[in-house]
Amino acid sequence: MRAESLQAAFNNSSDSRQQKKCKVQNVLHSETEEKQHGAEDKAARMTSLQLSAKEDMLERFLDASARGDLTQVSTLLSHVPSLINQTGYSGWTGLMLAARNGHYNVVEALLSHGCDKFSVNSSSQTAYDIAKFWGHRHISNLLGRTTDGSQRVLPGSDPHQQENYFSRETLDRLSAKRTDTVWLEEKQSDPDTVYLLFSNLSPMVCSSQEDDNAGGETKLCRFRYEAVKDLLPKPATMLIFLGVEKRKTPSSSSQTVDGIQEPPAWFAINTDEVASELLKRCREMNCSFPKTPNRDLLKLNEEEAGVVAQARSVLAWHSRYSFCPTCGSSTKLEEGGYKRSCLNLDCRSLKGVHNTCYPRVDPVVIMLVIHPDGNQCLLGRKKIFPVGMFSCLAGFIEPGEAMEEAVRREVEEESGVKVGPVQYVSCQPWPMPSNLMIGCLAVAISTDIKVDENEIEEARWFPRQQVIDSFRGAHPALTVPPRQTIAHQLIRHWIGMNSNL
Ligand SMILES: NC(=O)C1=CN([C@@H]2O[C@H](COP(=O)(O)OP(=O)(O)OC[C@H]3O[C@@H](n4cnc5c(N)ncnc54)[C@H](OP(=O)(O)O)[C@@H]3O)[C@@H](O)[C@H]2O)C=CC1
Ligand SMILES: [Mg+2]
Ligand SMILES: [Mg+2]
Ligand SMILES: [Mg+2]
Ligand SMILES: [Zn+2]
Repeated sequence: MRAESLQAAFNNSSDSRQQKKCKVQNVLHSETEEKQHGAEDKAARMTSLQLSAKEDMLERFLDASARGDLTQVSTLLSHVPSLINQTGYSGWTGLMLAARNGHYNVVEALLSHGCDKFSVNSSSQTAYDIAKFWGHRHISNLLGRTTDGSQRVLPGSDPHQQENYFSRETLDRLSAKRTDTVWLEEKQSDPDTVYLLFSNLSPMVCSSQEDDNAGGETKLCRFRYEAVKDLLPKPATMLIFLGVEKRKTPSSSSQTVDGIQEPPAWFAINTDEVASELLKRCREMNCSFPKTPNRDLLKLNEEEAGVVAQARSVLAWHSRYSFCPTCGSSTKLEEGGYKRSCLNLDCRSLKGVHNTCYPRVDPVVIMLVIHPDGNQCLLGRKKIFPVGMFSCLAGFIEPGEAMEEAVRREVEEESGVKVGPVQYVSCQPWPMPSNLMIGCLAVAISTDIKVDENEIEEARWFPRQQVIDSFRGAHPALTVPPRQTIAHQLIRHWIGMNSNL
């Protein structure tokens, strides 16, 4: 019974569960055909689960949350408080299930017990996303409330701004330490320090599956000082201080400052040693230096992707700026790898404000252009895209250009469509090599398409339903870019499908 009502939180359409229909109807609100799509297979898997006593308790808690049974939720929590953030099928917490089914009082109670409202399910949705999608505004308002008063200071701000792949900051960059050469040197030889090895700007990773086309996750290979110390003095080695871990990890050998353990520091090394030799340093199986970063770096988890975005962009800058861009002299690495200073003491780059000494970031606007009727969006494809894939238009911001103007110019250049209002949504560091993708929604004020064939092979208006179908894999003629791209997230943002994707 309980498993059934839990399944019902995901799905409202199974004929095979007719006898449970009454309960299902109690749990769920009436829904559109569209929202009912495909979860019977999940249900089948669920009923085959063998629940241990512990799992049974969790099951009862999730079930009560999904049904809105506040009394049972409270009783179970008073016996086993740790249930509050535990997850069931597909990473759903009690809070998510209560939010899904519109049970305001349960959501309120879970929050008052200190529930983590920012945890995400396996589709990266928070309880807030789920409540918003299913139209429970009173619940999304409750979940969206901030306690730090930021909404009072910034009225209208979205407390749940989209976090894009490559943008998670796992490390504290500790930029003030970059000039502390004594501290940096101590950290280099600290046994807790973590080193990442890059060859040709690709990090060494180990993959969980032999066939790396099978979509398995890859992990960064982490090294200790002893394993890489021979590389450090070599002239071709590039060493970048990335920061220290944000969360302290207890270790016996960490150095201490006033008795407080310092968290491990992280460095990135790029070396010109032969890649096959470097791979021998790792004891893990299936290690490699990915050859196609655009594809392979998207297999890292969010934490590691954030570190790679930082490391790769800085390393790419060093590899492209060996000499001073102002006078052509040699340069030296400073500030933990965050500065290159010209060795020519007369060089202009050493006087006044100069941006040639610091790693560069190239801002790119990327925009989903919406048809004036609000129900179609403009997507384009480049020749190099896989067959059937369409994406948002994008382009580099030019010097002296505002973000909104860059959106209007690039859209008109590439598609011939004129754009009026532009709204910023979220951004994404894109370390190929060092772009900052600035994601916007834009409203078209003209609709005729004339593509710039140098950049775009085809651009088209796609109806909202067709885009929704393609997210579900139900539209063979259109595929959107993978979820790790901000292009994907912008399209998803527009169709409002924060749930059930
Ligand atoms: N994360 C995501 O979702 C997406 C990321 N992107 C990234 O955005 C970037 C830009 O997109 P794209 O449509 O190609 O951009 P544009 O529409 O501006 O077209 C690229 C053109 O810009 C030139 N160019 C290259 N670098 C710069 C620069 N720093 N400033 C000005 N012009 C430059 C290129 O010239 P030349 O031919 O001479 O090199 C090329 O002709 C790409 O690097 C792409 O990887 C794009 C779409 C999705
Ligand atoms: Mg362009
Ligand atoms: Mg472009
Ligand atoms: Mg351009
Ligand atoms: Zn110079």
